[in-house]
Amino acid sequence: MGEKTGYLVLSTGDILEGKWLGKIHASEGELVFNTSMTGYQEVMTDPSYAGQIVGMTYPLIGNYGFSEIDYESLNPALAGLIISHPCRTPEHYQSTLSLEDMINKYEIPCLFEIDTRKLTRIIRDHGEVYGRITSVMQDAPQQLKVDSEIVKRVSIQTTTQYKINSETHPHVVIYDFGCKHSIVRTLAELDCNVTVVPFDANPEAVKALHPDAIVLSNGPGDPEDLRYMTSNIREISESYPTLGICLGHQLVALAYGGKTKRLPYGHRGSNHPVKDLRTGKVVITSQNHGYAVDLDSNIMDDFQVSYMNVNDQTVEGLVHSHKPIMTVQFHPEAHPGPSDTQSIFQDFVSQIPVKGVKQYA
Ligand SMILES: NC(=O)CC[C@H](N)C(=O)O
Repeated sequence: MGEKTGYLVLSTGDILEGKWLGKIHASEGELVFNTSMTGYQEVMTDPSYAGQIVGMTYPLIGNYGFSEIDYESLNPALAGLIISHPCRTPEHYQSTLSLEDMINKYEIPCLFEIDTRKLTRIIRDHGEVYGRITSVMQDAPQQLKVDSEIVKRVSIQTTTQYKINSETHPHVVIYDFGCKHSIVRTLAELDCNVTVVPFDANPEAVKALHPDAIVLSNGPGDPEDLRYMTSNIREISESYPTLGICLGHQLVALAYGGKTKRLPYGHRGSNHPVKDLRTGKVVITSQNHGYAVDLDSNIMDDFQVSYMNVNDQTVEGLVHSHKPIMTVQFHPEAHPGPSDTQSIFQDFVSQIPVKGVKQYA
């Protein structure tokens, strides 16, 4: 179709040639790959991918278009998208944009006709890879580490209320480290009042909102870069029932004296098997993370491991031994699925003591 040639220049020295989809926007970021066969809209709008160039291993992207209801945020924060074949003629009754419309609307740097198998092998072999999307083959990436301030870029600026039900419904305050909208939607569907606060909201400000429970959201970057937040997280999680999701899970571990480690090449996809160690049941989960809680760490005095990854035995969930704190590394809100673990939200909400109904001791 006469598209211009573009290059993905990698910190490994590899250069992959492709074509620009939509307008030309040079960009840099950490390279990651996602193995989901569906869910490209959710991936492209999940704030946890902020600053990352995402390679999709599934070869056809865009075939069911983009809908108004599947956004995970309204400001896609990923640094770029790398695909094999773009579908130009999406077919779905809810589709309002094609992939190219989406790329142009949100100015997402995107190359197609890239050898995504080769890219995936490079990431698997090297682990930490940075890259530049550019029209100039000689343009090497300058950014060679994860942005330590990335959460600040995606977190909400001011406290926002998403739903007001009657006072007998639980009020859940979400700390927004880069929260997927499906977390808000899932809690609202469970009839919760939901308030979202900035990632650095102090415990006094949160307590003044009179929450019944806290959710610590997913988000981008290295959890160690948010160590300065961990005293807030400790205080707030000791005061209210708390659910930590992905980055939120990692931050709870840090807040209670644990450590996190970088995974060899991350878990990003929607078919990751996880074992519930309490029941022995294996569930299939949606995942997007590059770090994990280190099992050797000393949080084990306070927490038990609730879920374990079946592929690499990494920690996938924690539960406090006597406080109502539970955390998961995977995404129970799923979107695009699978929904095997959505009951985690139901279980969390059903045990929240609501003001004037039950007392939390
Ligand atoms: N989805 C997330 O919350 C990701 C958490 C963290 N940024 C990681 O990559 O491990």
